[in-house]
Amino acid sequence: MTTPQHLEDIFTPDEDAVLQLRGVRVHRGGRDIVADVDWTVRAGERWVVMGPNGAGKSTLLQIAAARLHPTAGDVAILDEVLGAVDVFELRPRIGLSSAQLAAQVPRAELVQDAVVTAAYGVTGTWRESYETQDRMRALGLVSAWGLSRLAHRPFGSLSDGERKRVLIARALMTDPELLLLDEPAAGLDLAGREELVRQLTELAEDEAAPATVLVTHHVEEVPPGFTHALLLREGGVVAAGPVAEVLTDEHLSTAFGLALTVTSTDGRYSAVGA
Ligand SMILES: Nc1ncnc2c1ncn2[C@@H]1O[C@H](COP(=O)(O)OP(=O)(O)OP(=O)(O)O)[C@@H](O)[C@H]1O
Repeated sequence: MTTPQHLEDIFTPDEDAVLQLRGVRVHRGGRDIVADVDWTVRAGERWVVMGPNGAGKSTLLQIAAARLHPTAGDVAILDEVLGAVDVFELRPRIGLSSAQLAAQVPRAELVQDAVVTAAYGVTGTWRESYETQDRMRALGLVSAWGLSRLAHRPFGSLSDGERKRVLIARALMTDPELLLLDEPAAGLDLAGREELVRQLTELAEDEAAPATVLVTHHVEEVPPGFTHALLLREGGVVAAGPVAEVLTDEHLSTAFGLALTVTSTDGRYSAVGA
């Protein structure tokens, strides 16, 4: 029996895939800013996405967050195929932290409210009434991310590092099945970065934590316990797979267009010009 054409065309993701992209292309400003990307994130995996400025990392994350539809190709997120799902039902299942989102949080919003509003998929409290259970979960996350003493401070009064932690707590508010963190360590000082790497390492080691994708520019920010890496350059994939196989001199040099020497000690990476 032959399968009707319209059924053959339906994208069926792998059974254990949390996120799957097949032949994904994004065309903007007369060029492909993401070009023919195949990528699968499976349950339990922790991925870092790296590449130089303009490589397409944030664009890819926007697709993974069901906030951008590609020009071509197939995308499955949490068993739902983009284009055949109500994204407003899908988005609460995905935790997202990004600079774009930070810019949407009102400066006067209290830290505990900036976290709890994720339960309604909004960035500022208005007339919603939050259940005690939501309030308790928000306070638990605020505490887990070392923010208890800041719970009643306006979001706009926080340091960069504190804001980044609020956004991660917020991203976890809906108990997401997929967690996407776009450059959470950008702009942090050395102590702030190390504290964040420590907390992300704990998250990576927590078996109950969702599949996670972390976008970063620096190998120094890769938390031990992250299992896989995707390297991008000019919208295309340079390498993808287990961290130790991807974060090599050869692949990083190709991705960044510069001869680099990579070292790793106790799961922490560093890279310098060769
Ligand atoms: N609407 C658009 N029109 C034209 N070009 C765009 C548009 N949106 C993004 N781009 C370009 O696509 C490329 C990829 O952007 P993207 O933000 O995904 O890169 P990135 O890897 O996250 O970069 P960075 O590390 O600097 O944050 C960039 O060159 C950007 O200028």
